[in-house]
Order: sequence, then C-alpha cells, then structure tokens
Amino acid sequence: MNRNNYVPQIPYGTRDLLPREAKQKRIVEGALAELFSRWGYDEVVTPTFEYMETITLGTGNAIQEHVFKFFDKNNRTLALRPDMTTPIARVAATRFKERPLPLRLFYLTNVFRHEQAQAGRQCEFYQAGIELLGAPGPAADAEIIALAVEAMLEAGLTNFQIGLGQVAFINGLMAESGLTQRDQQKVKYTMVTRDLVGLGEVLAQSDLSQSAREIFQQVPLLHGREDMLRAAYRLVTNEQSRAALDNLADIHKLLTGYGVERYVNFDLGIIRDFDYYTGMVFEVYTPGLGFPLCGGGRYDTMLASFGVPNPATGFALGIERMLLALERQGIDVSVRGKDVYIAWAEGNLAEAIEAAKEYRKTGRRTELALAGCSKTAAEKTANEQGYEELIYIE
Ligand SMILES: N[C@@H](Cc1c[nH]c[nH+]1)C(=O)O
Repeated sequence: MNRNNYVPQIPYGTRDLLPREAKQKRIVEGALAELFSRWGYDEVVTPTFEYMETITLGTGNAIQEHVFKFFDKNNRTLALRPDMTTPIARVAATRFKERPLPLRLFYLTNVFRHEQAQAGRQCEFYQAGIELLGAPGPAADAEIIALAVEAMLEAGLTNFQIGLGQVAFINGLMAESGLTQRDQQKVKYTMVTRDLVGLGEVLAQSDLSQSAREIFQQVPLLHGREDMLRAAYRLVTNEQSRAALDNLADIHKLLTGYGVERYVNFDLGIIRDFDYYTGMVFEVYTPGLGFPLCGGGRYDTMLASFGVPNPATGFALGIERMLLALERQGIDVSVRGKDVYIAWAEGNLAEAIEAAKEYRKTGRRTELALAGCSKTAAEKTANEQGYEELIYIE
C-alpha cells in the first residue's frame, strides 16, 4: 500500500465527536447522572464486551444478527454489548445476588448494534439508562416513566410525547388466536416496523378467523387517552389482554400523581424491538426526529434466565438522538467558552506554569501557551480562540 494515497476512514456506522459535540454530550450526561442519583439510582460500569452466550441468554437469539462479534484467544465468541439491560441483569444475578431488593442502577455508556446508519442511528451510540430490579407492579413502572419525563426536561427538551403500550395485550390476543409461532413473529415484526400493509398480508395468509383478523388489524390504531383503553377493553375478551389494560390504567393513575400524565398517550401498537419485554413498554417521541429518542419497559423473565427470578423494569435514552433533537428544535446546550489564556515572553515559561496552576486550582479553564511570543501575538490568539481573559507573563 502506498502510504501517501491512503485516506484513513472510520468504520461504517461510527462517528467522531468533535470538541463542541463532546462537550454537549458531557453536559447532558452530567445533568442526567445527577438526576438519576437524586432519584436513588447508583451508577454501574460493565465491560464493553461480554460472552455471546450471555447476550443471547438475556436478549434472545434474534439479537445475533445485530451484534458485533469477535473471538478471544481460546476461540470463545465475544460480543460488543448491544444494550446494557442484559449486562446489568448478569451483574444483578451474580455480584448483587445477596443485595436487598429493589436495586436501582443507572449507566451512561456506549452500545453497539449493526444498523442501517443514518443521522441519529449509528452502529456505535451512547445511552443513558436506568434499571429497577426486583420490583413488580405499577409503582415501579410509573417511577420509570416519570423519571424518563424528568430526564427529557433535565436535558432541556420540552416538546415530547410518550407512547405507552403493554406487550401482554398483544400476547393475550396471540395466545387466544392460535397463530403459529412463525406467524406470531411475523405479526410482531410488522408491528415493530409499523408496517400496516405488511401486517394485512401476514394476516391474510394466516388461517385466522375473520373476526380475529379484524382485531389484529386494529391494534396499531389503538392509541389515545383513557377512552381508547375502554374501547380496547370492549374489543377483547381474553384475561391476559384485559389484565394488561387494567395494568395500564393503574400506571396512568400513578403518573397523574407525578404530574406527568399530560406527556403520556396510550398506544397499544408499541411492542419494541427487543424480545425480552413482558409488560408495559414505552417510547418517547419529539417532532423532527423519525425515531424514538428513549424507550423501555418491563422485562420480568430475563433475570430468571440468569438463575435469579425477579421482575424488572427500565429505560434507555439515546444521547446523540437527544443532542440532535435539541439542535433541530433550536435549544441551546450552553457550551461555555474557555476562561483564561496564559502566554509568556521568552524565558518566562516556569512562571507561566506557576500561574496556570493557580488559575486551574480556582476552577477556571486555563490554557497555557507552549512557546514564547510577543504580547501582540498573544492578544491575537486569545481573541481568535474566544478566551475571556489573557494573562501575559513578561
Ligand atoms: N435496553 C433497552 C432499553 C431498556 C432498558 N431497560 C429496559 N429497556 C434499549 O436499549 O432500548
């Protein structure tokens, strides 16, 4: 290879975050970390990669095609974590086995998934998320949703809506209908991708009764406020779907207590793309972004796969998606300029280092010139780089 002709590229679906964006990311992450900790959540950091078996144990086999895999020296398959929910379940089931429940954990980290890359959807991306482990019932789910609302507000976003669904509603319908496992997967896929035409085709090719087909066809249209829940209740007769609707009504009541219900709409067509959800699921949308910027839900069977049966619920928010939404809505994440530039006349470096030490101690962001220069040159640099103050040592 001729070195001179080599144009270095970064891998598909990855991005460099340059100083401005990196700074904004840090500001938003810092605010979220403080928020989560005010709600009693503790941070955890887990390895960037896990054994592939761990990932499939928690997330199911379907995740395989989205996972970046490689091998260790013993030829075991490793996987870059596609999300943090499974690694946290692993930690809870091993290191935290003896801890009293519930456990409240949060994370700020990168995750990796093979995706069609586009703005706001990369193969490596950053998430801020929480997991509430060992808590069944609507109180835990309402806490999660209320905290997701607070997270949006804390990051500076005010124009957003939460779609709240319940996968047990559709699971109840599936169980009742006698759809084959394969057709169930197909129906779910069309719902995840919101492909109504595809859904119609799958249903037409199945051997469902006409009335069952009609109900399935309606599910993606079941969104709205409490009156929609009542209408859905009349539409179904099976216990599981009705219990799912009761659960949503209970969660909604608690959300009213948190004062966040105005952000929430029911949407029974939401089933999310991970297979591990078992109860309420939700997604957060904001104008100008074609995909949810936050999502989560209840996953009561994952911890059992790791040998410690326990209910759990949580969510994750996409940091880049949040930054994109803020930018598209003209909301400023204030990035302060630099504070002090210390320049020096030839021979005064030692003194300049002393001065820099003092300024940094007081918390001011201080940059030290690395070569001596004239005062005029120092003034020019300080102006161009936007420093608030110039110290010139002569
Ligand atoms: N891990 C999920 C979000 C989630 C956290 N807890 C439950 N769900 C995701 O990446 O979308």
